[in-house]
Amino acid sequence: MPDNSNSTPTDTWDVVVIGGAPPGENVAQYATQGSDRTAVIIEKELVGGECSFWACMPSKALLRPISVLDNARNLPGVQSLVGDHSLDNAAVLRRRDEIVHHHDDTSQVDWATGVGIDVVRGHARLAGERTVEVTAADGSVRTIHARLAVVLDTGTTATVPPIPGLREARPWISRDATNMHEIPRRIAIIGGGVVACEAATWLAGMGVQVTIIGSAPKLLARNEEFAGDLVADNFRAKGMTVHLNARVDAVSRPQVNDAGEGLIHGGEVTVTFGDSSVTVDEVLVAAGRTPASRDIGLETIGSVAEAAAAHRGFVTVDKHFGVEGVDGDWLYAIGDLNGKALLTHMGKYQARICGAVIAARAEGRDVQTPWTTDSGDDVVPQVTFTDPEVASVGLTEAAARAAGLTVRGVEYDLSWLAGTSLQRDNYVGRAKIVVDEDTHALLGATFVGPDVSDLLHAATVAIVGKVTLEQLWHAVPSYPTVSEIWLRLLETYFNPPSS
Ligand SMILES: Cc1cc2nc3c(=O)[nH]c(=O)nc-3n(C[C@H](O)[C@H](O)[C@H](O)COP(=O)(O)OP(=O)(O)OC[C@H]3O[C@@H](n4cnc5c(N)ncnc54)[C@H](O)[C@@H]3O)c2cc1C
Ligand SMILES: NC(=O)c1ccc[n+]([C@@H]2O[C@H](COP(=O)([O-])OP(=O)(O)OC[C@H]3O[C@@H](n4cnc5c(N)ncnc54)[C@H](O)[C@@H]3O)[C@@H](O)[C@H]2O)c1
Repeated sequence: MPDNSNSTPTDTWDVVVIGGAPPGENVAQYATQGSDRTAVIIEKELVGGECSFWACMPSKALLRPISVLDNARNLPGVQSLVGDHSLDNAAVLRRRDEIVHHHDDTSQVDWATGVGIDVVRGHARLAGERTVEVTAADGSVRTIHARLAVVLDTGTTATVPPIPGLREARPWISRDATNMHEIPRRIAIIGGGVVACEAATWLAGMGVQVTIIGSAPKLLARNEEFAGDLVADNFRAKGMTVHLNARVDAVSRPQVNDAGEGLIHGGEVTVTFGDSSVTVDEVLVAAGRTPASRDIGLETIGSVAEAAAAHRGFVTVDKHFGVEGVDGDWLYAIGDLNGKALLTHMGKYQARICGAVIAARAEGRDVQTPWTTDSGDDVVPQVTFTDPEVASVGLTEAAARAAGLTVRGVEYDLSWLAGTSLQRDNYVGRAKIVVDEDTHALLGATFVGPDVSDLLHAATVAIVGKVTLEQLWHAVPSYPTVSEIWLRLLETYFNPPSS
């Protein structure tokens, strides 16, 4: 890690942010921009956080060549150029390394200092109201004070479930998979969620023999059921082995040699589940995330630590991201740490609100504006960059029914569109909208197929804007784009349009 933190002559700032991921950067910026307020970000690893160096960015860098090759293999005229060639794995890893700036955060620190935000390196812990203690790498401890606010943005770490032998086997976690330097010949992935499915996509795409062992009945189980089915079908067609409803009983690795992140951590590993077992060269744990709330001094602030413990470690917040149970409007929690939506773009959305609230409170303005209140609706867009991609927003039909809403789900096969037939051969995909039958507004949408990710924002806009299907009827998609899925879904819903 380069020592490029700026020298900070003061020990008091208006706003102190613990954790320098994009939400932390955004909250510092929004709380101070256009004012003479000061802010500092305290970061123990790299400014840019998990997303920039170990999560979103490297994973998407690894996935992109796989989707390009898959499209090329299914497009006559281009197909013959790529033939049966596999990926140039070394080049893929080199590009990934460039995208994560070889784990050098200089450009992110330069951005922060460029907009007037200071950066302090070290592990921060709350030490009472508006007070933070920072332990630097050399063990020295510095006390920092916040005039206005402390914002917690410490994120999450990979969960390693208490499976006998698993921890001792030194399994890969997501950081190893996204930053792999050695490519195992065979891998077992424990988990069937987003991390498991994206990692399976790039590992298989790079020639690894992949076995997925997930405890849920479907892959990507938080989505509409057809999403997990289409992904599992394609995984199996590509030669992966997918076990669902499977409980891992034990993991055994006689030779452990953890040589570092992204390197194979030892000899062969055997994973036992039910009556089955698989022996592989590496095991990747992708079984969810644990909030980084244990070692940040929450116990020094009233009953916040107890409240977090009651919520699996997540720090509960109000609609302005103030930590619940803390008087004086000075402590906030954004990003993964509050458990509302474990996604970078949602953490940044929370940061924009939280920063504006801190600014409004500092200036004695009303905090209740159109910009400063969490919508409270479940409008969380997410793209899972698997093969095929899964893009979803809002409620699934099952979730809407469970919430007591009267809904209708409408589905359509994406391969029936002129737009997808032009994109490539062998297009397999499906879309679904969930419609509130009382208001005719959209509550949820899911698109599964190659390159569907950019279809999602139209659905997000429609849901946030509470646009009715009758209004959407007049939003005409261009021919022959994949956006014509909207027309087909509306036709299926109205079938035929009523007068
Ligand atoms: C493999 C993978 C791929 C993903 N892909 C996507 C994607 O494509 N799109 C998407 O939206 N989301 C994705 N996510 C989720 C996304 O990475 C997280 O939602 C996001 O990183 C959360 O941001 P955050 O600010 O809450 O925390 P983090 O990014 O975890 O950052 C927390 C920061 O706080 C620092 N910190 C922690 N404790 C302290 C302390 N005590 N003192 C000082 N510093 C501290 C950490 O070092 C870290 O830099 C992915 C996650 C994984 C695991
Ligand atoms: N493209 C993206 O937006 C993206 C990509 C990666 C991660 N993320 C975010 O990161 C978060 C974490 O992802 P994740 O995949 O680790 O968690 P997850 O909660 O999405 O999935 C965890 C999966 O592991 C399974 N599981 C749990 N314990 C298990 C066990 N003992 N044996 C077998 N299976 C087990 C669960 O059934 C579940 O399917 C997600 O909430 C997601 O929002 C987002």
